[in-house]
Amino acid sequence: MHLLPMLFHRKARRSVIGVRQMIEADDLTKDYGDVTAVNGVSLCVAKGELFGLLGPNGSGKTTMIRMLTGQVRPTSGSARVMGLDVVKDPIRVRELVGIIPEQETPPSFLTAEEYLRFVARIRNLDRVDERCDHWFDLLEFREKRDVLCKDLSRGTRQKLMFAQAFLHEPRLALIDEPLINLDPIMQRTVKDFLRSYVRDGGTVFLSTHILEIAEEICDRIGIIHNGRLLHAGQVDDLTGSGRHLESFFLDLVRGDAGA
Ligand SMILES: Nc1ncnc2c1ncn2[C@@H]1O[C@H](COP(=O)(O)OP(=O)(O)OP(=O)(O)O)[C@@H](O)[C@H]1O
Repeated sequence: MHLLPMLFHRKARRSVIGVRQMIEADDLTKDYGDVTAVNGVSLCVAKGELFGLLGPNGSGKTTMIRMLTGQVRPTSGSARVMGLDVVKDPIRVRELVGIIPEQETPPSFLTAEEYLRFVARIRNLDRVDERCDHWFDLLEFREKRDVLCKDLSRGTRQKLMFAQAFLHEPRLALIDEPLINLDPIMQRTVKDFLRSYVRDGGTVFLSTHILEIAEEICDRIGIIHNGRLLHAGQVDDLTGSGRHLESFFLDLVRGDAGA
C-alpha cells in the first residue's frame, strides 16, 4: 500500500507461517443440479503471485471464488486457502482473506464511511480513522463518505467494495471482476495498487473478462471453459513467444467449444 506500511494482519501472519502456496485446489468440482459449474479443477497460487482466472460467461469463475472463500461447498475435491481447509474452516478463511464478491453492493442504509467502520468493527481493527482515510484518498472518494450507499454511483460502490476487501491488509485477496465499473483513471490506480500489493508480499486471485488487464498485471493466468481448466501458465511465457493473450484465449476456448 502507499500510505500504510504493509503491516499485514497479525493473526494472518501467524496462520501463514510456513505456507508457500496460498491457494491449493485439488480436483475441485461443483454441481448445481444437472449443471457442473466447476469440473475437476486443480491449481495452486503461490505467495506473492497475481493470478488471473479468465473465462467466458458462465464458465465457472465465480463458483471457483465462492468455493475458495468457503461460501459454497464443493461437490467433490478439496481446497486449502492459506493452509486452511475451506470446508472445515470457512469462517477462519473469510476472517483472513479479502473478498470482493461479483456484483455485490454495500448495504443501502449505511453511508460509505459507516460501512467501512462497520467492517473495521467486525474485523476488530485498530487505526480505523487512518485506514478509512487511506482508502478515501487512494480511491478518491472522500467527498462521498457521508452519502448513503444506495445513492452512490456504481463505480463508487465498487471503490467501497475494494476498500472493505483490503481494509484489514489481508495477505490474500480474492476478487471477482474488480475493475468492471471503474473509469480508466481509477483502473490505473487499482492496477498500480494491485502490483504494489503483490510486490510487498500480498497474493491476489482475480477473475476477469478483460484480457488486456490480465495481460498487463497478472503474473500467471488460468483459462476456464465449461468448468474445466484448459490452461494455466505464466503470462510472460505467452507474450515472450510473441502471442497475445486475446488470440491465445480465443483459439483455446473456440477449439474447446468445437471439440
Ligand atoms: N446458485 C446457482 N444455482 C444454479 N446454477 C448456478 C448457480 N451459480 C452458478 N450456476 C451456474 O454455474 C455455471 C457457472 O457459473 P459462474 O457464475 O460460476 O460462471 P462465471 O464464469 O463467473 O460467469 P460470468 O462471467 O458470466 O459471471 C453457469 O452455468 C451458471 O448458470
